[in-house]
Amino acid sequence: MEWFTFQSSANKAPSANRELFAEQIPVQQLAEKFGTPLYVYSRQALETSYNAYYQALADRDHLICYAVKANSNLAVLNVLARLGAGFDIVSIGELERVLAAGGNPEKVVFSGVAKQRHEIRRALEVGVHCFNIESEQELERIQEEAQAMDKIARVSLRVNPDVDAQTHPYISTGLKDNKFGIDINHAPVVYARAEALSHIEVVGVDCHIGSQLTTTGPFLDALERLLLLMDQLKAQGIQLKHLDIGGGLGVQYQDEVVPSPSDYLVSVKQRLAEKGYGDLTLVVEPGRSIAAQAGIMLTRVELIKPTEQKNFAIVDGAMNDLLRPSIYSAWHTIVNTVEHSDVESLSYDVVGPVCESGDFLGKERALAIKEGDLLAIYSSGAYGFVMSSNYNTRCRAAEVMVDGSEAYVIRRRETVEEQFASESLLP
Ligand SMILES: Cc1ncc(COP(=O)(O)O)c(C=O)c1O
Ligand SMILES: N[C@@H](CCCC[NH3+])C(=O)O
Repeated sequence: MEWFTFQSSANKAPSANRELFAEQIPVQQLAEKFGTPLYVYSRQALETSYNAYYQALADRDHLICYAVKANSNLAVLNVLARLGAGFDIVSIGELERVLAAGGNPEKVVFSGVAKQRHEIRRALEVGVHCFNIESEQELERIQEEAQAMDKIARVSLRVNPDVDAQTHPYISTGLKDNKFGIDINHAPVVYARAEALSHIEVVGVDCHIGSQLTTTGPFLDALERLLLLMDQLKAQGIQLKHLDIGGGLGVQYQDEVVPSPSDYLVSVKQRLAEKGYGDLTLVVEPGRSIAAQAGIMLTRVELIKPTEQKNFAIVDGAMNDLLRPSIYSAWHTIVNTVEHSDVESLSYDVVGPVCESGDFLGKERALAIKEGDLLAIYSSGAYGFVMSSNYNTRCRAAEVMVDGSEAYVIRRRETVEEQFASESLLP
């Protein structure tokens, strides 16, 4: 967490040693100014993680399509668009976000298992790079819409290679019993059909086996299966322009040792060169590995509640703000943003005020805290705010982007009135 560091504070309280900074700003200042719970992102962190992909791919034809779902705030998309990023989208809402943030539609790949007709039409209208097709039914639907609009739809088939991504079952997508993609064994037939359709242009092959992968093994296994398919397609006379290997590279939430984009992509590039596919455009769709470490969530300790069994630290952020611990039992490191020298470290379950026993941000965490302290939940830049909800009529958090010594509100805190605005009473 290079961009979130403990430093000595200029106005430190007598009992406090160091405090957490986001780039050059003490996070306490941000919490005081913008309230909590608060998402804080570092622009430099975002740029650095994007550039790690760019550096790894700069020596060949490539397209980095940031997976919008990971963090779709317009300012985040804009920072990446300015660096030249493309985008991986799964809905027309995400496409409109990309356009509003200044992204180039020609660098957009449209994924998703059931694109609706109106979504297909809009994507054709703005001219996306390609559709990642996930079934024969979807292929026929896209042909119909393209024909009606007198456009050619560029397509890439997302194949399901039946590879175990060795990640949480909810975020594993490349096994035969997952809903994603076209069975790789059946793909040649679907390619032949696509080639025969009047308003379809086959441009690539695509695969995304899951998220939060911490080793390259499953990626490389999937690649081998893709290479066999590509050889077969070549023999069928089908020329592909690109290979899209999806996203999925993990990040360090706790003590995982994860490969860097370059560790991973060096092996992919080498294997492609060996097999004579060095000239194909290599497309990647990273989400988490770009955004996760660029964000933290700040939350304040409301009450400390000791019970016979354990101590609860009840904070003002909850499962509606950061869902990952509740649904995946995901670990996010939690720190006190001020280091106290006069507070005993105890084990706490850090829980929110939502009426669910599954409402927790961390369990059995050693923390030296007191009421009113500000905690930081690390690695919250991806799949954090985007998965938040209004459960318990809680207002969604604000989001702030720090750039050096400046902080910008990139989403103001929601109000209860805004929540009511789209509802109405019966006459
Ligand atoms: C098709 C597709 N591409 C890319 C991603 C981004 O994955 P990650 O955030 O793990 O890089 C996802 C999400 O898992 C996805 O479903
Ligand atoms: N929401 C998941 C990732 C899903 C990836 C989308 N295919 C997470 O928080 O880890």
